[in-house]
Amino acid sequence: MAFKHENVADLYDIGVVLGSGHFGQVRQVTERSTGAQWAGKFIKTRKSAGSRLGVERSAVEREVELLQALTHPSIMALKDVFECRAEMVLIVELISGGELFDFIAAKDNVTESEAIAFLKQILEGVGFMHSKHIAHFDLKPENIMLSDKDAANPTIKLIDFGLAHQFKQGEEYKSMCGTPQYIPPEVINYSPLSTATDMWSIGVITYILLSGLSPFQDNTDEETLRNIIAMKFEFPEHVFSMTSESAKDFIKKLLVKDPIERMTAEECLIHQWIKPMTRKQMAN
Ligand SMILES: COc1cc(-c2ccc3ncc(-c4cccc([C@@H](O)NCCN(C)C)c4)n3n2)ccc1O
Repeated sequence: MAFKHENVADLYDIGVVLGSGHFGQVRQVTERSTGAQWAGKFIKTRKSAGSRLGVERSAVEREVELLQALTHPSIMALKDVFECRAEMVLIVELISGGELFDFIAAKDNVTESEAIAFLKQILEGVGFMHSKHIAHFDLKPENIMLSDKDAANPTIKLIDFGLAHQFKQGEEYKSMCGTPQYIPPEVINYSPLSTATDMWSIGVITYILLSGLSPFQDNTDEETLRNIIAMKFEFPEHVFSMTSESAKDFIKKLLVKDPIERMTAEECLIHQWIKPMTRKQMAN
């Protein structure tokens, strides 16, 4: 998708700021020609190679390239890209149900069937991403949004592919990025990463969905990272007493130190907790 060099404000009414992060600002925008509502991610790019402010233009081009390859119901859709002087704007679908993080926070805890319904969608989206050898590298409840939180079965949308990477055949890729409580040991050890890195994050997200607790989080990032390296996590009885053994087995098969031993998204989707056997299958 070529970057349009028109002024985004000529085609869209720029609305309120929805949120901001390492990536820049996300604003609600209205397409003048149709009245349709979208979200615009406004990214300040670096004015010069030496500058510390703003984002490298090449990083934004990479993100756009990845998003163009990712057309899936569980991944936010990219509609248009603009570049004007030192700003790039990605026009993406508007997601109005807020973050999964807030949905969990608003409830004491999520039931296992609600968690399974969310996880099936997350795993479908992540499995699709991984089938194209793309890893997200920043999966966390804040980057999983809901299309309509009041719907009976909210649809999830994965956002923020600013740290994502597409692996080339045989390539070794290392990075120290991510959010401490969701990153696996291989990121901390600066070992080669893979799509399995995302699967560890899904294990942490599942633990949080079912308990409201974060398995490795401690008082400081340093202590959190130490807990991850030591594989120091447990299922406290006062929170997990009503949680099924198969749910805990699902989490244990993702919070595995060796990335090769971790379940893939495909394996998760046929795990007993996510896809229980039918009575007929049990009978066989
Ligand atoms: C295209 O890249 C991004 C899109 C978006 C995105 C796309 C559609 C969309 N509809 C509504 C919102 C939205 C609404 C409230 C807050 C935010 C965001 O600032 N918080 C979510 C991510 N957070 C952890 C940075 C985003 N978004 N955010 C967020 C981060 C991105 O890097």
